[in-house]
Amino acid sequence: MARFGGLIATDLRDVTSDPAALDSTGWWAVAADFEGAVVCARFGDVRPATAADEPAPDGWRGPAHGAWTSSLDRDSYTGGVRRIREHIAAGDVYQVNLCRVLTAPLPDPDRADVDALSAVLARGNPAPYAGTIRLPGHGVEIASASPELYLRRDGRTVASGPIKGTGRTAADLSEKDRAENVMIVDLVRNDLGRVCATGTVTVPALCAVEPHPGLVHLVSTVRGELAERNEKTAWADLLDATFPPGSVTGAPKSSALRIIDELETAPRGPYCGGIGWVDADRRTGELAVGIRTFWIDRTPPTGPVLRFGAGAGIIWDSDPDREWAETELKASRLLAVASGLHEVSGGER
Ligand SMILES: C=C(O[C@@H]1C=C(C(=O)O)C=C[C@H]1O)C(=O)O
Repeated sequence: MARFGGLIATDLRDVTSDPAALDSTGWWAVAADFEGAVVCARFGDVRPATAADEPAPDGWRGPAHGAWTSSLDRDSYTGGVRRIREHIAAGDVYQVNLCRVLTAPLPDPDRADVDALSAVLARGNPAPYAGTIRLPGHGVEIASASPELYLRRDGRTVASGPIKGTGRTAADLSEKDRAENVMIVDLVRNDLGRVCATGTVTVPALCAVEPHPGLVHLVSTVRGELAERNEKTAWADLLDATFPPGSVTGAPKSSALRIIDELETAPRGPYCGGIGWVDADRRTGELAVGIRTFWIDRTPPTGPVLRFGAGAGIIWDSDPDREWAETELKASRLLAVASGLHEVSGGER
């Protein structure tokens, strides 16, 4: 099953790794790993979810708060930030998004339903691009609370909403955050320019301040009109031109990817990939950047584990300790919500 934007999708019909399917017919859930593996799943029954579709409230039991381990600990992460600054000084790159993957064992395999986790997240950390994909037979069990639009398509019109710049409050945001954002907007314009008609790529919003639960972000919007030659193969061409999303790689993208490969020690998986839905009949769709996203990994030899990623954009002005703190800020509330520790209080966003 899958859920996105108030819809629930059941009656699984087809599963394929070929994104060309997204330009055929039917309604598809899409999960693309940062490393490039794509699962597209076509569902036969897609309708607005009602109260009767709520997952069983006891379907989720999260890891204990102290059970999480990080692929990069504080020393390795801050060491990575210093190494990226050396690469910037050497002229290799302008910005790199350095991430870590957190892992915790799931305490009760019978209460490990990502749909029930999504319901918990919807209460404790509502997000504009939240969604669930639960296809255990295909290795996909994702509950996302993503605040970030990777790609939206409506006919020929495509848009992306790169986020860069994070603070506890708007007063924390500085020129450094704007600089990070503008670099990535340049990259996204260039990526979309590869599939859009000449002269159609615009930036209708640059560095808008958006509040999200527990933090604020700077969000830009980049929009364009698909070139005629790309219309029939829109999704395959869009993914080809823009994946992985610029906001979670860095600029220039190819150098940033090389440095990520050098410094990160765990695959990102669905984290930082593309997660969402495509309605091939209506030529619409919406994929989130897979941040603020949990996924279950049942690959042996360990028992089922829950994973979650957190990262930050590193530029020349970055301070290693502050970047580590940013990853903590991004993770702490969501980990607490998934552990059942976060009380939703009236006045809090
Ligand atoms: C990588 C993450 O965040 C990315 C980096 C951001 C930043 O540097 O401000 C903001 C949103 C994301 O594109 C994450 O949240 O894990």
